[in-house]
Amino acid sequence: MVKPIVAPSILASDFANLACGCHKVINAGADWLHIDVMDGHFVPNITLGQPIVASLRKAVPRVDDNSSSAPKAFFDCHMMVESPEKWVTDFVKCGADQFTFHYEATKDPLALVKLIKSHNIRAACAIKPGTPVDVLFELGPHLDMALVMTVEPGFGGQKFMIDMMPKVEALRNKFPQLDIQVDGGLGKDTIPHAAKAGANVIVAGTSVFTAENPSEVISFMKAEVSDNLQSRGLLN
Ligand SMILES: O=C(CO)[C@@H](O)[C@H](O)COP(=O)(O)O
Ligand SMILES: [Fe+2]
Repeated sequence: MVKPIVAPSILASDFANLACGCHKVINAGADWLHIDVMDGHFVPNITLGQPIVASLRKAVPRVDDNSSSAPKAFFDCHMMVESPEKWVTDFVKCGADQFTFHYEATKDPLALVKLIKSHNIRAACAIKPGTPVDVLFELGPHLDMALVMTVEPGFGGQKFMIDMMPKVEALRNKFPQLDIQVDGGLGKDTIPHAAKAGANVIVAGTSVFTAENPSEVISFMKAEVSDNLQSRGLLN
């Protein structure tokens, strides 16, 4: 069953205090941590790789790890890289719970989904703003999540593209039970559009990590998503 999920993007955190910042947003109600991996080729920016994810995994255990009392979270890895298939094994090893590749970066999306799932983690596919949504229609039944980018991938802190909402709406109508993520420029002012279109997984970097009261921002966004899912009869 789909449910509201807020995934703060660690790109907006203070990397010198990464674990601390992550604990703070998890304690404020974040369900997932969104980890933006950029290779300087697929997008014009470089961010972080396996060593940082592996270190963060030690500070933020898996949700089902009962051996630790540290704040736990699901690691949602958004792979803005060329040849994403090359990185699946490494990211599984360093602690990814979900591997989101870009449709534009691979020749065989279905084979990549199967490869990801063979490692017992979730598989998701992202589309850039210029990519039509129908490329996901055949792949949809094989996916755990679809990501509709609401900014051009590459940088945090950009303006939300409201004109991406028809893509979200089309996916929600076609796949009522699919996790549908939006990423880029999400905050209290833009969440109503994303929620109305049917998104249920909300990536929010700047708006959560720079908030005075992250818990208020997270609960506001979850409530908007919840109301919409309820009005569609998708939430009990
Ligand atoms: O993938 C990306 C950008 O490429 C995003 O995850 C951003 O990092 C989200 O940041 P905000 O727009 O929420 O600040
Ligand atoms: Fe992202």
